[in-house]
Amino acid sequence: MQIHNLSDTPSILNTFMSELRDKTVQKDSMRFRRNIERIGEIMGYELSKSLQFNPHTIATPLGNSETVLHQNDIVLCSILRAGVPLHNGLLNYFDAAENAFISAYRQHKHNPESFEIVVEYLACPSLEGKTLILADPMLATGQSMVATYEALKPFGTPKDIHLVSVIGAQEGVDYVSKEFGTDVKLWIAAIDENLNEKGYIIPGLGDAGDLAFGNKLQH
Ligand SMILES: O=P(O)(O)OC[C@H]1O[C@H](OP(=O)(O)OP(=O)(O)O)[C@H](O)[C@@H]1O
Ligand SMILES: O=c1cc[nH]c(=O)[nH]1
Ligand SMILES: [Mg+2]
Repeated sequence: MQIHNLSDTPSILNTFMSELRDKTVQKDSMRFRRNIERIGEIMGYELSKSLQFNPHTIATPLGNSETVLHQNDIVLCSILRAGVPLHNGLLNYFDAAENAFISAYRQHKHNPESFEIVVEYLACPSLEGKTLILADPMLATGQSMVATYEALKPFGTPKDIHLVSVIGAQEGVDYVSKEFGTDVKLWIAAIDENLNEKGYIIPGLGDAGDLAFGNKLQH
């Protein structure tokens, strides 16, 4: 897997990341969602540089302008719930993309420290020969990303795959690196050192789904 960690180069992204992590700023859930969306826009721009481009001629009112435009048929798939604002950010730039949604949540059956990933809802177009962008802001253990990819396999073989995340734990990044092929690209805004015993990224930002959409009752 090829890892593109956007925090390697300081940029305006650091401002959005600081606000996402800041427990005071987080109280404004609209700003939280919008910052994830803005990061989705930045990720879309960055990953667009690795798409395939063909020459095009555009007729202006005064002549012809030569350019190159990307040729990829993009399917944007995000993992509910926290993936929704990241999805929106990517869709703001890839406005012709097809869309897939999947629910993958942590089910705590016996105690708060052990969970399994449950996939219940999946709506997806054909992925055959297309560019799949799989988006989830949090890459903690990496299990949701891998379970999602397994669930998508019956929909066809994508030509190329991009994983988009906001914060990952090193352990989760290592896990997805092992599970996905060497051609797969990961676009991420930060890789933190640790996971705690409940599978939360430390320092991370807390629970992205709850911060974006409010607390939920555990199953
Ligand atoms: O890498 P993993 O260990 O699988 O964890 C990451 C998952 O946890 C979060 O979802 P969560 O289960 O909190 O659902 P939510 O978005 O509905 O809050 C997050 O959005 C990922 O989907
Ligand atoms: O730190 C984490 C881990 C998983 N999901 C989150 O929302 N945050
Ligand atoms: Mg959550």
